[in-house]
Order: sequence, then C-alpha cells, then structure tokens
Amino acid sequence: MNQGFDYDLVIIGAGVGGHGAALHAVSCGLKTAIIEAYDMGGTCVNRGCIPSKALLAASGRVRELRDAHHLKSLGIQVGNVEFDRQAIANHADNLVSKIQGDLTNSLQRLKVDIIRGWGKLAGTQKVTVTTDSGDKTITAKDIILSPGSIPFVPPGIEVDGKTVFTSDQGVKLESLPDWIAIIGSGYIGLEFSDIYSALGSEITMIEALNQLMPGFDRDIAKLAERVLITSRDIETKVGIYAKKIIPGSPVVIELADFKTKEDVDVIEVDACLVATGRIPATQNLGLESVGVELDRRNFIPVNDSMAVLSAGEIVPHLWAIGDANGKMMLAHAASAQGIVAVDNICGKHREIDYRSIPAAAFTHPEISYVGMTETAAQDLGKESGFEVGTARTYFKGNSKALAEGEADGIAKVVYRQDTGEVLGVHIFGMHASDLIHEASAAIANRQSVQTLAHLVHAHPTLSEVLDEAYKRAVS
Ligand SMILES: Cc1cc2nc3c(=O)[nH]c(=O)nc-3n(C[C@H](O)[C@H](O)[C@H](O)COP(=O)(O)OP(=O)(O)OC[C@H]3O[C@@H](n4cnc5c(N)ncnc54)[C@H](O)[C@@H]3O)c2cc1C
Ligand SMILES: NC(=O)c1ccc[n+]([C@@H]2O[C@H](COP(=O)([O-])OP(=O)(O)OC[C@H]3O[C@@H](n4cnc5c(N)ncnc54)[C@H](O)[C@@H]3O)[C@@H](O)[C@H]2O)c1
Repeated sequence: MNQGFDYDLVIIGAGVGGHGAALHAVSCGLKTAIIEAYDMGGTCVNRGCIPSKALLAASGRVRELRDAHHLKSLGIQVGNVEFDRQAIANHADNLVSKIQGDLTNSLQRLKVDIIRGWGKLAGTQKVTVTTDSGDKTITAKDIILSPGSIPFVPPGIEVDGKTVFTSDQGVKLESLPDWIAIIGSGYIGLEFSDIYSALGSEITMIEALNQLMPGFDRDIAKLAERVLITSRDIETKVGIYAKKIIPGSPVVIELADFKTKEDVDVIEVDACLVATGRIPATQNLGLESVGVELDRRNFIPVNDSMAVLSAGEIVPHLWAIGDANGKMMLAHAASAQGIVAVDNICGKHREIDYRSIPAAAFTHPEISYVGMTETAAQDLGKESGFEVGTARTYFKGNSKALAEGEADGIAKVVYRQDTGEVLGVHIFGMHASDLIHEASAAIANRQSVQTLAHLVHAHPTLSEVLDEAYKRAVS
C-alpha cells in the first residue's frame, strides 16, 4: 500500500504513544517504522509510570506492615519490618528491563522496523535519521511525531542529579535522605512523598500555588491532604516557591512568597526532588521544514484527530500524539491518541474524547478522576445555561472498605441537573485507580445518573461507593 514511499507510516519516538500507534498501524496493514534516539519505551517505561509504580508497590507494603495499629485492628501482629533500599531499587530496575524488552519484542514480532537514531522532518513526507553510521533519509506517506516530554526545572534551580534531582533520577532510589524537600504537589510530588514517607524520610513539600494538589477537585484534595500529608511526617509550605536551590551537603533552598516574590526563608535539607511539571521535547524536530510553529509553551498544535496544525490549518500527512502536544500528559492518553491518529490515516475519521480518559495518582490510598472538576463543570454550566449537581459518598459507609479497615475515602459525582449527564467523577480511597473505569465508560457513553442508578453492583465491593453516589444523585 506504500505507493512509492519507503513506508506507509514512520513514527518518531518509541514511547508508549509511538508504541500504541505502531501496533495499531500493523493491525490496519500499514508498513511501519519507528525511530528512537534513546531508550525504547520512553519516559513511562524507563523513568515514569513503571519504575515509580514498582517503588510505590514496595514502599506501600512497608507502610502497611509497619502500621501496627491497623494490623492490630485486624487481629494481626508482626515483628520489626526491615527493608533493603537497594533491593527495592532493583525491583523497579528489573521491571523496567522486563517491560522494555516486552515492548521491543512486540514491535519486532509484528515486523515494525526499529530505527535507532535522532529523527527529524526533512520536508513533507520525509524524515532524516541521524544514526551512528551517518544520516539517512526515509520517505513515508504519513508521519506521526511522538517525541514526549522532559522534566521542567524552573530558573534558579540547579540540578546535580545526586542531591538535587528530578524524577529521572528519583526513580532509581539511589539514596534515602533523612530529610528531603519536594518541590511541587502534583502527581510526582504526591507519589514520591508517598514513597519517601513510607520508607522513613522526613519531607518538606513546597507548593507555589495557594493550595496543595491544585489540579485536583477541591473536595478530593481536602481529604487527600488530611490523609496523605497532614497525618504523615510531611511539613508543607504553600504559596511559596523555590527561588534558588543550590545542590550539595546540605542542599540550600531559598524560598520566596509566590505572590509578592519577597524572600521568606532559607532551608537546608539532605536532598531535593524537583517535581514542577514537564515540558515538551519538541526542539530540533525539523518542524520548520513543513512550516509548523510550536505554540507559546512549545507544544505541537493539533486538532482532535491528532492532525498537526499550521496557523489553524491541517498539515497533510503529519500527526502529533502524546506529551508533545500537551493535551493530556498521561501514558494511556498518548497511546489512545496514537490509535486515533492511525484510524484517521486509514481513512476512518475519529476524534479523541478527552472527557472520558481517566487519571490516577498511585498514592496509598489512591486518587482518581475522570471528566470535569466541580469548578470546571460550574464554569461550563454558566456558559451553556445548566445547573450542576453533585453527590458524595464516603468509604466509611462501605462494607468492603470497613472489612479491610481502610475506610478513608470519598467518591464524588458531578452531573448536569437538567439531563442527569455525568460530567465528572472523582475518587479518593482504596483501589480508586481501578474503580474509576466504570465512570469512564459511563462518561464515554454520555450516560445519566438516572441510568447508572439502576445498575446492580456486587455486594460487598468497593464499587458500591459509586453505586451509592449515583443513587444519591437521583434521590
Ligand atoms: C515519574 C513519572 C511517573 C509517571 N506515571 C504515570 C502513570 O502512572 N500513569 C500515566 O498515565 N502516566 C504517567 N506518567 C506520564 C507518562 O510517562 C507520559 O505521559 C508518557 O510517557 C508519554 O508518552 P509519549 O509517548 O508521549 O512520550 P515519551 O514516553 O516521553 O516517549 C518519547 C520518546 O521519543 C524519543 N524521542 C524524542 N525525540 C526524538 C527524536 N527526534 N528522534 C527519535 N526519538 C526521539 C524519546 O527518546 C522517548 O523515548 C509519569 C511520568 C513520570 C515522569
Ligand atoms: N500517576 C500518573 O498518572 C502520573 C504520575 C507522575 C507524573 N505524571 C505526569 O507527569 C506530569 C508532571 O508531573 P509533576 O508532578 O511534575 O507536574 P504537575 O503539573 O502535576 O505538578 C507540578 C506542581 O508544581 C508546582 N510548582 C511549579 N513550580 C514550582 C516552584 N518553583 N516551586 C513550588 N511549586 C512549584 C505547580 O504549582 C504544580 O502544583 C504530570 O502532569 C502528569 O501528566 C502522571
């Protein structure tokens, strides 16, 4: 089908986005190549989702086994619980190797050509790859850009990778500092504070905005703060930003008021994790050769079919997926976008539905959500002329959560009063990352609380927290 081109499809970047796109392309019969400059699997497999979840799994067990009070309430006593930091780090590292190998094998098995080197657009339907053995140019009917993202380090912060580091080094768990500052209370800040606090580090969490977890629904963030932060050895500084960080022993952090920019304090800690967001890896991609300009935050502009835009117009045969377009910086969103792009390439018109894509922070307990926060729904309601309803249920009223002795948690449903359509669902509590998918399917199908309230959930299960919330919404 490749009409004189070397390939039907060339993908730049073999992260989860590129990988998802490649597998789908093969199933659609496209002759496909994928170009990767560094680690197969990209951020998620090597420096993101996978190693961080392995560390969270091991440190979560340590927390559980050291919680004598909780265990006693279940009638259990355990002796002193020991752990080996290096063995936990090895668990993460081994998992990375396994998943990286599986991902590479899956591409090879499907006869996707893997080209190692730096890929760069060289005009329409053309890519140059800089490899160890020189440059080569390949042509393709369609090209998907999936170059991902890298950590954002604010000006004034110096990273040495040892005492001041980002998640890139954090996932290696090379040391366990007695006292660590974590800059940022987003996903990475929260997940790493869960890891470090379980393994015995004291933490100071510094958040520039005027509340912790600014990206999460307020009700969820309030309870999550009480359980994940206040009840642990974590000091917080909110509305304060790290103006300057000097690595060393100790690490020196100059703090300033985020609004007034006035200096407020200097702290000295053993280590510092910088978790202040991520920026797209979109430099040196040759976009100028096809007349594409990045947006003001350096993301690649795309529409909901994942077509790249230039001055608002579609650039034929060029697509961009994953963190590099900044729409939703999550692994499953990247591969979902890859599948949408390939469907469009194969002539099946499809658009992505961001509202139904769930997200989760894998703390203990977990936080998850899908769709809009209450505030975002209220704003949309004002604009479009509808009222917003909310219903909340608590894990302390759920038999399964009580049986587990894990009753900290809340589920919140945000819906339209007029039609009952579910606009968002937010959960904080045990297994929240699994519970959210029922809500995600409901939002994908634009279902109403009235319909959902009739579904039957097995008893006793945690999923009854959602069942109860839908029933409350209609009562
Ligand atoms: C600590 C951490 C934990 C995370 N945990 C989760 C989680 O639990 N769940 C979740 O959904 N998301 C998580 N994420 C986010 C997730 O990792 C990203 O959303 C995801 O990796 C994005 O995939 P991508 O394919 O867009 O880019 P990437 O995974 O960044 O892959 C891009 C690839 O392209 C390569 N590349 C770039 N430019 C070129 C070029 N010009 N030529 C050749 N190759 C190139 C890069 O080397 C890289 O391998 C986490 C992120 C971090 C940092
Ligand atoms: N479980 C998951 O799905 C998961 C886990 C980790 C990372 N991720 C992805 O990686 C991305 C990056 O994560 P992140 O936690 O770095 O970013 P984030 O955007 O989630 O949070 C960054 C936080 O840092 C604060 N901040 C920024 N500059 C600051 C400064 N100078 N001083 C103090 N606070 C400052 C911001 O206000 C914000 O609250 C996430 O957006 C997410 O897409 C996902």
